[in-house]
Amino acid sequence: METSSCVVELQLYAHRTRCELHYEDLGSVGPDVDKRFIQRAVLDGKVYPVGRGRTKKEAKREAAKNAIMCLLENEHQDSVDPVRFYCSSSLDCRYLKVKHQASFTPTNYMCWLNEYGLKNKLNIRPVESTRLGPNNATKWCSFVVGEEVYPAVSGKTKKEAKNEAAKLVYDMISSSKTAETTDYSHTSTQNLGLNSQLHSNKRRQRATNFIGLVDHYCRRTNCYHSYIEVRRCGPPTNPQFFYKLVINNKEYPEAEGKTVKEAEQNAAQLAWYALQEQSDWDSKSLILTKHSCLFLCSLRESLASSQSMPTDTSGSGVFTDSSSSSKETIGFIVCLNNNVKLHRFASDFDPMECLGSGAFGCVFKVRHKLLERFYAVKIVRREEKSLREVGTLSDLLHLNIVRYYTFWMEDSGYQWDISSNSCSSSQSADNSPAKYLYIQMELCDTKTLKVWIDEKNAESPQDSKRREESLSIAQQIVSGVEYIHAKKHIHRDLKPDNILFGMEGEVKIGDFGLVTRDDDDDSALMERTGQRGTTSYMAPEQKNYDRKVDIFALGLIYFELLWRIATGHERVEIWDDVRSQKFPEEFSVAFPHENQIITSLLCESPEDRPEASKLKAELDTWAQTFNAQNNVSDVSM
Ligand SMILES: Nc1ncnc2c1ncn2[C@@H]1O[C@H](COP(=O)(O)OP(=O)(O)OP(=O)(O)O)[C@@H](O)[C@H]1O
Repeated sequence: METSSCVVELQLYAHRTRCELHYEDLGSVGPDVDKRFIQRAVLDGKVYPVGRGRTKKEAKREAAKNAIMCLLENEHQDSVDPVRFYCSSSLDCRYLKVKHQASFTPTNYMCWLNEYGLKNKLNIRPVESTRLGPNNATKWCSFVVGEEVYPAVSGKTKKEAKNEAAKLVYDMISSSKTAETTDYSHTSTQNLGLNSQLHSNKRRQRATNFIGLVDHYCRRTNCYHSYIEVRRCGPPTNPQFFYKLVINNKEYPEAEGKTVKEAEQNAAQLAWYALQEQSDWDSKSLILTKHSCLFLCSLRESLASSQSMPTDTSGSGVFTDSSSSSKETIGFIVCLNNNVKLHRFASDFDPMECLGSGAFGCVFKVRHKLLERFYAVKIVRREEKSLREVGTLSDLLHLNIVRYYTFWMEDSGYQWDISSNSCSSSQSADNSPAKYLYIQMELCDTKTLKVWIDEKNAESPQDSKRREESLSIAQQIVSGVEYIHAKKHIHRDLKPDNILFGMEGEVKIGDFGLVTRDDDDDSALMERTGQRGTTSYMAPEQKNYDRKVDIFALGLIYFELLWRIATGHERVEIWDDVRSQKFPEEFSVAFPHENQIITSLLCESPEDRPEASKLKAELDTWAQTFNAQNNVSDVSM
């Protein structure tokens, strides 16, 4: 028998059987030139035959081997459970290994997980939390295995949550052979510069197996589930599949993918998030249903009913907008009624900085205390706009759209003190029953597309890469807009300030506060009257407008990406002309092809503007030509 890994094997055995293991150092025998050290293993007080060696280490290994031999040779049969004696190396205990592999199903998932970590040299870290619901508190646990964060599951007790979380890791790892690495990109591979960076990054990422997760959940809860194809479209070379998940007759939001598997994986992800919301709120009414509008209805109902509950005066407060408060403080005070008493922001996150504030609230950069990851949390007043934003974001999953994770409500307040650069809880004397939503999103770079444009405009002479980068950015924005439109939404406020960059440089459309449905029903049409959005990017049509308002804004953004506008004065001078398809003369000379595309986007009549899908195809073709031209000029130089 090889002795090299006996110490580890014995340690694993002790761990698995919850025995206390230690080694006794019994000194040495023989003359100095030929000394032999002696050690023996003691398992739960039971001593095993001594091991001898030229070094203490060797003696320990021998002692471990002797103990294993004893255990195997039934000297201590009573205490040995061969199935639980899981040998992982090629020791003489192969018999047990075979037996183990044939019949092994862990009875104690925690032990299995620890052993898995030891064998694979991975750190195993439980992340435990308590989440409060209106009626009860549940214990949650997730595991971080090496770099991989596994999803959290709940239990009645801490122990149960931990074991369930370990079981989930076991299930996911066991089924990982069938798991696929999902590429969430919907962006053309022809995209330039920024995208190649992005693709290499994506290759490094391993996506969570949401199909496995939902399978596990359904098995655990005895639910029936199936994936339904909603539709498929696009040419055979670039198909799009739309799938939704149905669990116990309940439909979850549909998701898109370039393959059936990808669409199913995305559908599973949306369902998983919805299921988590459900557990979080302990209320079935908050499950996402087919359309986000239904989801919003149930959320509204839930909020409306909470208004009738007695108000906790100590928890009430006021919202102080940064513009109206003292320069020192961006005040943010949240209050909710008694029945929704959560303090998740303070308990789960460390606020790092205030990233900015809009008309409706603040966005904080935060660090999840246990996961040690950074997120953006937007805290907004509960109004039509914020409800709409949450509802839409939860319906969208696309590489070029700021990723939404979850939302919740709270009854405590927060102030960002600029002087000390910290966030503190506060209460107010004001009893106004205002309600606020906390929206957890992916953290993006603080540099918006507006900043990118300003930086380019400040350069002189112009960066030769500006045209190429502008095309890549335009392609990515259009990719996101195509997806938004395919999901029957209109963004309505596309502008460089609302377009962010992900941490790897990919473009992310954000701020869905003005989003609306692009349905043809009367109520949706009624809503689409009157001005919405930012005036300078607003399409000329005022009534019964549709998704083509986003296309108009895209035309202006693409122009701004390309064309250097050196001063505010110059902008004022040319802007109205640009809106009417009149570009500076040099523009059409320098960018003839883009000139033609942008002209079509800025058509006065919405019907004459292309659909986002057509525009995307056009930009992809243009990118190919542009690349080819660039390659030729590179070679000839
Ligand atoms: N996910 C995010 N990651 C990083 N920064 C963000 C994120 N979301 C928003 N921000 C930044 O936070 C600031 C406030 O954003 P928010 O969407 O609340 O308001 P706004 O777009 O400036 O205004 P309004 O909501 O009134 O249109 C912006 O400067 C924005 O760039």
